[in-house]
Amino acid sequence: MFFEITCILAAIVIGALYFLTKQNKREKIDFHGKHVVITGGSSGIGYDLSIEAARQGAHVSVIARNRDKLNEVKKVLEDIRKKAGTEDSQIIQIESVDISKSFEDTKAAFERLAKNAGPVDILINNAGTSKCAEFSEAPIQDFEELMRVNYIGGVYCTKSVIPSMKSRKFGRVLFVSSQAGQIGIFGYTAYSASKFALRGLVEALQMEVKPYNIYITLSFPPDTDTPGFKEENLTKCEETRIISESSGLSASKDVAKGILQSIKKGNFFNYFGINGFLLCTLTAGAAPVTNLKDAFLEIMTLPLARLVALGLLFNFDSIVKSCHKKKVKSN
Ligand SMILES: NC(=O)C1=CN([C@@H]2O[C@H](COP(=O)(O)OP(=O)(O)OC[C@H]3O[C@@H](n4cnc5c(N)ncnc54)[C@H](OP(=O)(O)O)[C@@H]3O)[C@@H](O)[C@H]2O)C=CC1
Ligand SMILES: CCCCCCCCCCCCCCCC(=O)[C@@H](N)CO
Repeated sequence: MFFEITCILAAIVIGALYFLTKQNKREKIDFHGKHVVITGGSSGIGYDLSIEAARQGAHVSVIARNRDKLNEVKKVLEDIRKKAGTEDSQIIQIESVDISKSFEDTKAAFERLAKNAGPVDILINNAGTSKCAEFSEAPIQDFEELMRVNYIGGVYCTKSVIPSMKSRKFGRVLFVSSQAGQIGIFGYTAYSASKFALRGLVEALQMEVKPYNIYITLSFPPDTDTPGFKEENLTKCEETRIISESSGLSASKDVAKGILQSIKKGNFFNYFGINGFLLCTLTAGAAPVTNLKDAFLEIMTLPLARLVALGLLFNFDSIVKSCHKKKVKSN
């Protein structure tokens, strides 16, 4: 009897999940012939995103500030195009603009890009930066700068493409957040807040644009070996370094591949590895789920994720405590 009841309950749960995820099912797309804009495509994760998108036959537009770095990536992308023999049909272009400064300038850059390669099909909001410091030591400008680059910059770029995506009833937009955009950790008061802000933006935006066949993805990479990461490490708090290391270091090529894959599938969340899965489950909240497998796994592992998180917090607290002791001693 117990067995039968369990089976019936399981069937009801799976049936309900099937119904609830079916309406979120997204059409799989590929990059060939699509106009893809990658912000911050001249370095790190963005650089590998640009290369991979070009290899997959997309028209690639790269946005960043520094013109020398932009010209370098342009050359690399043109080489890829040459090898593929698609010089006549594949557009590669760059735009130098600071996405954190002015909506008008950012919008104008997007208009120039669309003039050459057609309306934007896929926008990857990757440009971003990080500063690590304890709250009381962090200059107030860091809070303002990180919010402007990591959050407002994404708003400017996304606002530049959503109207045309809506009228064409097609579009994919990805935002690169971070595992530090899922949980707040020591040293990241300014950084985490700027990445958490993206979560509110994308949840609300996804609800608005779903009827227009526009799908949004939020990506949560762990530490990734990039020029930006190396620079961040020069001034990183010891606590932040040790805590972050517990989630490993990824190669930017792998992160780029994962990002492109999740855009193709139209997943709402893009995570990396088992830690990434547990963090997404832990922080699922009211985020949409796009397939039955993910929904099922989430529901089965939610209490476990919470338990692991509490254990983790205990561990993080003891890291902070021992670093604190060291500092007191040396003073
Ligand atoms: N590396 C890591 O450990 C992790 C990174 N992330 C996130 O991934 C994204 C990429 O990081 P990563 O590859 O390490 O970064 P990098 O610092 O290596 O590259 C950043 C890119 O963004 C561009 N950029 C920065 N600020 C602006 C701006 N105001 N306007 C236009 N372009 C800008 C840079 O070009 P230029 O300076 O010429 O403008 C560069 O092309 C960021 O959003 C970061 O927060 C998330 C998790 C982990
Ligand atoms: C139940 C869950 C268990 C999972 C364990 C996860 C541990 C979280 C560690 C946080 C890592 C933060 C990396 C920030 C990377 C980043 O954004 C910067 N490097 C940017 O430059």
